[in-house]
Amino acid sequence: MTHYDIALIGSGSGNSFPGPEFAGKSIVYIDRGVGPDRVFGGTCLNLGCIPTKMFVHTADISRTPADAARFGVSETLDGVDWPAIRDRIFGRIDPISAGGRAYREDHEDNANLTLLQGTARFTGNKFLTVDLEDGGTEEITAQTIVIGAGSRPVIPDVPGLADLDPLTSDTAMRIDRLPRSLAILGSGVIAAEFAHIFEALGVDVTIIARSDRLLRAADLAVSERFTRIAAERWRVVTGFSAARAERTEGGIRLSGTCEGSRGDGSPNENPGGELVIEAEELLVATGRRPNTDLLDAGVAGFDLHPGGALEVDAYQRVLAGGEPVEGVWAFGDISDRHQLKHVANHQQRIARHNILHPGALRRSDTMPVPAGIFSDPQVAMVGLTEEEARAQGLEIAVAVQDYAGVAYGWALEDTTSFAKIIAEKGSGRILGAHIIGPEATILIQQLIQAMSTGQSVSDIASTQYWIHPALPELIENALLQLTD
Ligand SMILES: Cc1cc2nc3c(=O)[nH]c(=O)nc-3n(C[C@H](O)[C@H](O)[C@H](O)COP(=O)(O)OP(=O)(O)OC[C@H]3O[C@@H](n4cnc5c(N)ncnc54)[C@H](O)[C@@H]3O)c2cc1C
Ligand SMILES: NC(=O)c1ccc[n+]([C@@H]2O[C@H](COP(=O)([O-])OP(=O)(O)OC[C@H]3O[C@@H](n4cnc5c(N)ncnc54)[C@H](O)[C@@H]3O)[C@@H](O)[C@H]2O)c1
Repeated sequence: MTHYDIALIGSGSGNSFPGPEFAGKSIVYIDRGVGPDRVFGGTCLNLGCIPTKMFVHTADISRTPADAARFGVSETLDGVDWPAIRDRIFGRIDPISAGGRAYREDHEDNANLTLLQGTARFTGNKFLTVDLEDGGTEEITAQTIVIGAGSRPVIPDVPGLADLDPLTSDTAMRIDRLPRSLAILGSGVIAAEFAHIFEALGVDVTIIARSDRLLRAADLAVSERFTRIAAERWRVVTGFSAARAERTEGGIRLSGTCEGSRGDGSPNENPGGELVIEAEELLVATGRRPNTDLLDAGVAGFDLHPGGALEVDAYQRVLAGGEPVEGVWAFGDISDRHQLKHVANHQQRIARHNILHPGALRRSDTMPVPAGIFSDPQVAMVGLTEEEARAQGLEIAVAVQDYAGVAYGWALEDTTSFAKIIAEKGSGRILGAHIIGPEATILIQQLIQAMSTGQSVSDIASTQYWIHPALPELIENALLQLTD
């Protein structure tokens, strides 16, 4: 049994934890690695945010010829070189991952730190066993335990599905060649982003939703608009219940029943009837589960959400029996329903501050959580949806501003995009904002700032110049609707 001052689990957001402030402390840093190659640096860098957005930008470029004719410009797409795209992206990412690991392993900055590659599991609330990657185990105790152990893709319990070893976001970006066709099970964020990436690069995409629309967690109007646009570009199946999956000679076959759209453009004459979906490959994008099972978090007696996440308080202290466990902290996907990198980063900084300054604890829950979806179109959101605000009985005013109604929207020839802002009547407090369309993830930032700093509609609508004819006039016009 080796004792350390601090045990740190997970090299994603956790990799920002060690630093000179802990120079006098002994740290054991345990990381299992992510993806099939168990690489260092966590999900965002290796399998998540960063590579997907590099692929999304490439997909956006690949899509321009298809859109150019509307502007009187004739362009053709001569082809896409998948190995070149893939290797450019991972040729940039993989050395960062390897360099990050080497830095923690060898650099004098980390003289007080022992890096173990393996899987940590709790044998008590301050006791860990590490199953090392190269065999063997280490028994550890630590005064402070910091958990940033993340999440991993879920494969739903559909007969045959796990056996056919479908693609997930862990593997889809590194395939050897593009399939001719791809079925995507799930219709949330990962499905929307990967559908855009693969279709733009020439793959015939079918996206399969359990419910009647895509991006169900978004504001209803956004989700409905996204579903309508998606159906023009991908084969969109809705109301599908998967019953079994199998590999065929040419690819995969997914069988089930279909209550909604069968994806063939015509009304479903037989709701609830059987539907067989065939494609060369299948990507499963049905959510991610926190890695608490790998940690044996239950053995430590920690409280768990029904979805498996660790319960933490607003200071990022892990709870057991509803009370904070002395010296055990967690952040990111292991303990938060949002599963977003900016949330994981923020919570890591809060936990770090609180460990260093036990007499001046900070809360992590003081700001609304925004999210962006980098599909085509983009979607961005912060705060309450209109449905949530109404369900809470709030007195609200809602402004919807089409891109087509502002000058830059004319330049874009836009016909489908809009921003919605929800404000409290009387106070003008902004309760939520939802944007679907070009640069949505950038346009929403000003509203995130207003909500985070407590600025009302009138504080920002008429108290500044809005550059004409730039796209933020979309936000200005939506806000002006709320000041009338
Ligand atoms: C395809 C995809 C795209 C995404 N895009 C975005 C985006 O655009 N924007 C955004 O905000 N978010 C995005 N996300 C979500 C984001 O990647 C995660 O929210 C974030 O990376 C979580 O960070 P984390 O530190 O909690 O966990 P991770 O980065 O997953 O790190 C957890 C670490 O813990 C290790 N570990 C797990 N169990 C153990 C154990 N028992 N012992 C030792 N080590 C262990 C893992 O190996 C891993 O290194 C995306 C996710 C995916 C999958
Ligand atoms: N741009 C971003 O910020 C970004 C991008 C990718 C991923 N992420 C994060 O990763 C997380 C995981 O993404 P995701 O798309 O896998 O999850 P998600 O929660 O966004 O979507 C899951 C989808 O799977 C469906 N589903 C669940 N169980 C199913 C089943 N048994 N059969 C059929 N369908 C089923 C759901 O109805 C939903 O459509 C997200 O919560 C998100 O926070 C963020």
